[in-house]
Amino acid sequence: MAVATARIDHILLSPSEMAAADAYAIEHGVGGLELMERAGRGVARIASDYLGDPSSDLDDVVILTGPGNNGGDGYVAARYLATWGYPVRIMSLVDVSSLQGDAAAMARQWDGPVLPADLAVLSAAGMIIDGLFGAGLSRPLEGQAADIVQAANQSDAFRLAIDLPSGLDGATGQPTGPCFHADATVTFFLKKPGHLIAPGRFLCGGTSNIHVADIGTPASALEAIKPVAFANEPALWSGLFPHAGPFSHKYDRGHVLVLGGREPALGASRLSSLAALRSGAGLVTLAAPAETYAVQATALIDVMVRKFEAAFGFLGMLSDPRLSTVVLGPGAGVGERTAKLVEGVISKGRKAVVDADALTSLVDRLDRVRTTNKGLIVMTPHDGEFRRLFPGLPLDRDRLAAAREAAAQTGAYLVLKGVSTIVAAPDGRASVAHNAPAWLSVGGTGDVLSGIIAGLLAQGMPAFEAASAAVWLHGQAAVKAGRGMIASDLLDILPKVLP
Ligand SMILES: NC(=O)C1=CN([C@@H]2O[C@H](COP(=O)(O)OP(=O)(O)OC[C@H]3O[C@@H](n4cnc5c(N)ncnc54)[C@H](OP(=O)(O)O)[C@@H]3O)[C@@H](O)[C@H]2O)[C@H](O)CC1
Ligand SMILES: [K+]
Repeated sequence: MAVATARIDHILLSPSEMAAADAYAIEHGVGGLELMERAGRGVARIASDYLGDPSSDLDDVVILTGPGNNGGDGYVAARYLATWGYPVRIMSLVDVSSLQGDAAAMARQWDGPVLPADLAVLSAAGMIIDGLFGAGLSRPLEGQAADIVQAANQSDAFRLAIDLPSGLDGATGQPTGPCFHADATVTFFLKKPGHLIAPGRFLCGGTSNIHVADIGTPASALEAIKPVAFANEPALWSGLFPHAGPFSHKYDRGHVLVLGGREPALGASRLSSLAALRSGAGLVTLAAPAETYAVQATALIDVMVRKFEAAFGFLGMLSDPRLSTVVLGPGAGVGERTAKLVEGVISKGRKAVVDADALTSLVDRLDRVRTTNKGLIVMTPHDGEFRRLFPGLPLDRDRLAAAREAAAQTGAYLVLKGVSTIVAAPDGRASVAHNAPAWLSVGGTGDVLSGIIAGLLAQGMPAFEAASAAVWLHGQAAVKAGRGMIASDLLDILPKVLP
């Protein structure tokens, strides 16, 4: 990957990868003090944007500093803000004489007030800047650190976190215990997964309040780090998004087969079928169980409907090699019958999007998926389905690791749906979505997502990018639809958000 010249701002680095990037910068001539100087100046600049022009009636800016370099950044920010005319005080969790290295050097350059930890001061502050702990957090906050953070959270001050809110795990987005609740966060070079994975995103102040300051880390640091986590944004996948050329034929744009559901979920497979068409598939066929055929054929105009009686009838449709991509799940019924259909599809080397009932049918049968798969599988579980399928994986502690491990174990692409949907590839790559509004979680939206994924796969888009693009488009369509949206609204809006 030519990371030195490509766009990189969707790349996410874990705290340990960020430490490697710092070390690389220092080896390549950007000194540690210089990195810290730029980091602190970046924090001060963003703080001043939120504060507005300095004036005599501004309440104090209190900068909390801890034992490490996060505190060092706080001293630099204090120096800039004071120079620009803001009323600034440092409140240090530790004895300043215990600071080491760059942080000690920056503390020596600060000649303003340094207060010991005093909770009363916090309640009178206009802004509290959190430089207690950042990427070096190694355990939950307790004692005085926990008390300060809790007092800060209760104050009316604007809360700005340096790098990460203290107490937040930058790798997972999970608070480790008491955690600073930031209104905004300033991080450096690139974001971390914990900035985007909920609840981390909200503890950082929400996507639009997470700022990245350039501190001079060379992009070439990424060549050695080989990042594998990405914010799910168009920069990740737009280069591989399928666009119909002037001479393209409907068969060039892929043919999706959707397994039709049964009562009471007949509409689910219709939603998937129409979403596949809306995302650009050339043709979509809905395979309807015989007793549903008349209803489905009447309800659908743009989608072809074919009747089948038994499993072999459905699998027999795959003798047409153009049916490259199959959606299994919505309303299919849970049990061995559906598991056999999944197995049949993947043994024929098709691309399969496996959702809902089809996923639940694979509980305790995942071994069969691994052994029969000759094609490509995208599984789209929500938390309940994920827990049933992968009971041993650490979903609550680390969603990113859980999704990656599930993908590695099964060889499937995982779309772990939620507030920050994660797409994980068997090779370790993962994307984290951050654009879905709260109102997207309503019945039928998962069926639309499965259809978009299938539509993009059928057009030949590689699976990691196809699943990531589908998740982003789905979120973006919901943003455009607004509150009160229902799943079928997404179908009409989808064309307006396609790249
Ligand atoms: N490119 C960049 O991102 C840059 C980041 N910078 C800033 O540096 C910090 C990371 O600095 P670091 O010194 O590694 O770590 P911290 O400041 O977060 O804190 C480490 C110290 O805190 C102790 N610690 C950790 N957890 C706790 C806790 N729960 N309670 C008490 N003490 C804790 C830790 O002790 P150990 O026992 O674990 O060793 C350390 O003493 C990064 O976030 C940025 O803000 C640079 O300024 C420039 C480049
Ligand atoms: K912090």
